[in-house]
Amino acid sequence: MLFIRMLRQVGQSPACGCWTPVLPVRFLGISPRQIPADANFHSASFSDTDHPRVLITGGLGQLGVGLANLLRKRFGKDNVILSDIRKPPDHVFHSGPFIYSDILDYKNLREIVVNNRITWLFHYSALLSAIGEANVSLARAVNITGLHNILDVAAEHNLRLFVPSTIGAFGPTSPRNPTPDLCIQRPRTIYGVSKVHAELMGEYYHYRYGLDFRCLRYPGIISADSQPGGGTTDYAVQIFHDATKHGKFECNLEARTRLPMMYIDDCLRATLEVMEAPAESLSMRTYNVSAMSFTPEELAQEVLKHVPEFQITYNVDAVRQAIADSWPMKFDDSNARKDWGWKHDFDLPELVTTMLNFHGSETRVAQAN
Ligand SMILES: NC(=O)c1ccc[n+]([C@@H]2O[C@H](COP(=O)([O-])OP(=O)(O)OC[C@H]3O[C@@H](n4cnc5c(N)ncnc54)[C@H](O)[C@@H]3O)[C@@H](O)[C@H]2O)c1
Ligand SMILES: C[C@@H](O)[C@H](N)C(=O)O
Repeated sequence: MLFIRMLRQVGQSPACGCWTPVLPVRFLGISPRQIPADANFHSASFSDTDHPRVLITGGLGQLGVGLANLLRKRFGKDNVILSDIRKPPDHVFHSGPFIYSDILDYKNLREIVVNNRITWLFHYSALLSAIGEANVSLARAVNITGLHNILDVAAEHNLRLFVPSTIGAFGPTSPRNPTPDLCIQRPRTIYGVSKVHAELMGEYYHYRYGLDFRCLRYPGIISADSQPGGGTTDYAVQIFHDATKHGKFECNLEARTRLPMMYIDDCLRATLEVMEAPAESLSMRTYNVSAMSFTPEELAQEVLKHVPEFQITYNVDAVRQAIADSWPMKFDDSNARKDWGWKHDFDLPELVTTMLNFHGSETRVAQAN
């Protein structure tokens, strides 16, 4: 698609039907190292002493606002633009630059990248696993067609690109305990299929066009101040709301369903660390990252230590259970640890204490008002 788009842009004369050979050399299969020093790209140049100019797509979901906060602390508020197709809440709108961006609209994406001199792109827009199964054609459009637009705009403007993948990129025929970086990947959800596609396309653009593509496979992410957007691991977020508000929780996965999980602070730090890692330290472009692995039963036991009256019951959702049963139980992230020094901070006890403290204080504030 990129190639076709470039050809359209650079001009086939409708009158003579002939091609004008003015494609940037990058797109003609020449290694980036062969590009002349005075090559005139239309992307802004970015040196190590500058701060990157960052765009986050799909930024109003569970992870984007937290990522924007982290990156703004590091690179300055005005250098990080959050975008989505939804209207931002007041506190997000007033916390830094926000812009409308639909990843299915290539021209809109390009305009944003050019007008804001973007150099780094974090591509968070997606439909997650459970909601993707409920709307396959939309998931296919957003997760696959949208990704193509992102890859094209990133390659065209020489951006460093981060695309998250997931434990959901593996399937029932993958080794599940532990799941290594390189093994068979035959997921059975549209979400998983689109994420394997993203991994492969990103790596292809890296080797073919020199795109600086970086990708982490996240476990289920647990956050206190943002809601998950329709995934299979959502129970591990909802349990804390319900434990502090009602003292009980109805879980939609079976008690013994083991999945890899991570606290949001670890996830966002891993994301920044892999983006800042020197290219020579990356032996791969797609890495598993992991922190802990637990079942609903084990999570409930840990909650019980803090909320003695807490009760968990089970009302299994067949779609989510089938998805969870096909996913890794434990992630092998030894390559991330070896190559760029990945190390998680939060294990299950710290996670539970942090989440309950957050929700406990929220509940106390609500009761006092
Ligand atoms: N949250 C997790 O547990 C988890 C785990 C693994 C990977 N990931 C990946 O991390 C990324 C962020 O996850 P999240 O949990 O914040 O997702 P989310 O579902 O909460 O948010 C996704 C956002 O994408 C936006 N979006 C949908 N269609 C769009 C379009 N056409 N153009 C622009 N934006 C659009 C939505 O409005 C939404 O705000 C996703 O790519 C997801 O696959 C998340
Ligand atoms: C695991 C992850 O990709 C997401 N939380 C989901 O369950 O779909």
